[in-house]
Amino acid sequence: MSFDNVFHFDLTGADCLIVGGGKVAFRKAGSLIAGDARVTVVAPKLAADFTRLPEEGYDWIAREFLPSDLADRQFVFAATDDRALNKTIAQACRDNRIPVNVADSRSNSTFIVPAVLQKGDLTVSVATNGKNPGYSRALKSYLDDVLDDRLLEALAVWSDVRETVKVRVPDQSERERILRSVQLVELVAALENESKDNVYRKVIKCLLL
Ligand SMILES: C[C@@]1(CC(=O)O)c2cc3[nH]c(cc4nc(cc5[nH]c(cc(n2)[C@H]1CCC(=O)O)[C@@](C)(CC(=O)O)[C@@H]5CCC(=O)O)C(CC(=O)O)=C4CCC(=O)O)c(CCC(=O)O)c3CC(=O)O
Ligand SMILES: NC(=O)C1=CN([C@@H]2O[C@H](COP(=O)(O)OP(=O)(O)OC[C@H]3O[C@@H](n4cnc5c(N)ncnc54)[C@H](O)[C@@H]3O)[C@@H](O)[C@H]2O)C=CC1
Repeated sequence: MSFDNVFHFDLTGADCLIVGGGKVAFRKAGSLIAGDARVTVVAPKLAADFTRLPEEGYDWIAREFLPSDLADRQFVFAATDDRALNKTIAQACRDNRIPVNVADSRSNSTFIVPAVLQKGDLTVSVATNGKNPGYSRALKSYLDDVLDDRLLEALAVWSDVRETVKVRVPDQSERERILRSVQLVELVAALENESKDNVYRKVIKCLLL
């Protein structure tokens, strides 16, 4: 078992169930709501943290979990403090081919949640194959400190260049050859001294003339 396949999902409108209303459920709910998922939380009680989430961001079913809660869910998060129940939920999800994340067991999970650093269009996700979430959190924070704004500007310039090349170069293999010649290190160095617009113009001139 290894969690080394990574997909970046668009969760807009996805029907997600979180079982449990503690601090782990709160953290998972926060990122799902930020991703515009349809979030349902089933738990007899919610931790005070939940008042920090927008009320309209999730539905709360104020009772213990019932197997029927799994119907039509696209993603399930088993985040109760009851290990046996989390395991039962995981098995039911596997039986129904619903992807499931289990807060207290990587081996019962079919997917795990990484630490995510989000800056504009750039997403950096860090995971440790489920072995050390504290390390994932720490590395995310480290990368947040060292990730220079120039790298984000370089992404913006490179994306604009790519759009232009897509319009101007009809041949796919030629487009690929041109775009592969863009050098990130050179872009970052150029952005030290010049505006994004200037760097964009120079790159286009250099690539397409
Ligand atoms: C397998 C996984 C399943 C999953 O939840 O998806 C999992 C499992 C477990 N976590 C445990 C503990 C803690 N988890 C955190 C925090 C985070 N945990 C997250 C992910 C994952 N946790 C997945 C692996 C990701 C990877 O591969 O690295 C993060 C990255 C994402 C998120 O949850 O949103 C988020 C940081 C987000 C951020 O800050 O950005 C902290 C708090 C902290 O460090 O501050 C602690 C306490 C300190 C410690 O134990 O280290 C325990 C033991 C529980 C116990 O002792 O009973 C288990 C169960 C086990 O180990 O079996
Ligand atoms: N994956 C992760 O990132 C982490 C996982 N954990 C693990 O996750 C578990 C949950 O952690 P916390 O949120 O801190 O616990 P918590 O004790 O704050 O919350 C547990 C929640 O489960 C609910 N619950 C209990 N039985 C239920 C049932 N039958 N139906 C519905 N809801 C039920 C409770 O009402 C409560 O809201 C812990 O047992 C721990 O092992 C802990 C820290 C981080």
